[in-house]
Amino acid sequence: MNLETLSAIAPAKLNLFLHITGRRDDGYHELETLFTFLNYGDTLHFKERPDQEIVVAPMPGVANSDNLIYRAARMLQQRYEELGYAHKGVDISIDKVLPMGGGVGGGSSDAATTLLALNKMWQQRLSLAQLAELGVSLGADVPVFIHGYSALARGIGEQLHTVELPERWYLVVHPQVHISTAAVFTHPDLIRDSEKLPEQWQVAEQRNDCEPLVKKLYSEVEKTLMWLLKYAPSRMTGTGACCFAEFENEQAARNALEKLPEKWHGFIAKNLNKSPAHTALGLEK
Ligand SMILES: C[C@@](CO)(OP(=O)(O)O)[C@H](O)COP(=O)(O)OP(=O)(O)OC[C@H]1O[C@@H](n2ccc(N)nc2=O)[C@H](O)[C@@H]1O
Ligand SMILES: Nc1ncnc2c1ncn2[C@@H]1O[C@H](COP(=O)(O)OP(=O)(O)O)[C@@H](O)[C@H]1O
Repeated sequence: MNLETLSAIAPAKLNLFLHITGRRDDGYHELETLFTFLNYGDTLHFKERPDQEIVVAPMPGVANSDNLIYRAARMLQQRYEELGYAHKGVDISIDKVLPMGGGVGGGSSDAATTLLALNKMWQQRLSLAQLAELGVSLGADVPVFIHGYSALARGIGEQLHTVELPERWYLVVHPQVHISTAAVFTHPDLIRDSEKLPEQWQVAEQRNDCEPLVKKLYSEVEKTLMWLLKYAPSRMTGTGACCFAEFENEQAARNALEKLPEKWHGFIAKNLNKSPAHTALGLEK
């Protein structure tokens, strides 16, 4: 029996800006944020099993039942069962490179690539919109990874407006602190009353509303942002801790990376408007 296998990237994302404009009754915040993907991320490997089991390789620090890869696979399998569609079991392993809780969407991206890959392995019975609707309960960031194109996002991050961004190179630095997204969003000092963007949002002032609070709580993040400023304008992505600086070309980004203090982890990457997960899985826009 030839068991199907496939591999796909779970790319990092950057929030090129992140404005928080309000808070819903359920506690989630209304955002206006600009997402783009990077050509750098985890790699997930999927191998069909002859039985109906979902088996995910152990991930240090994350219980299997909490692993967003396992949760995504089980969620899709249950939906296929509800709809009476055939599906198989799968062994999933992962080459993890994205820092956890880093603001680059590692867990959400893993979940999204799992949904996209298994939907493809199981004869693509669900649409991208249906996968996004499933995925949002795993994380507010999952829909943009399912959408698979740079986007201006509103709502909690699920109302997506596709945008075309220029190609840039980024130095992304992780100052080795783990920041809980929930802890930032539930903090009393978080800015959560920013004005909504104007129609011409491209020329409006852009920032990350989580930065002032996170810089105050984590001095390493403030030091990272200050260090990056020596080379290019710097900003934090998501709720942090990762920060990034934008460069016109790879050499400029590489020059800065070579000077990065040993205590911090960094990588350079190019932004991609089309998610490399969609490219790897042959999903046409
Ligand atoms: C902040 C953003 C920006 O892209 O990214 P990260 O910094 O996590 O990468 C996302 O909105 C995060 O999405 P995600 O990481 O999936 O967060 P979730 O697991 O959905 O939510 C974790 C917790 O953050 C809070 N939360 C999240 C999103 C949102 N729009 N409002 C919120 O208040 C809620 O308290 C929620 O319980
Ligand atoms: N496959 C996974 N990869 C990364 N984190 C995961 C995974 N499954 C569950 N998690 C949990 O989700 C949390 C947030 O994940 P992540 O999306 O990487 O944060 P962020 O969106 O801030 O980058 C992690 O701290 C981890 O405890």
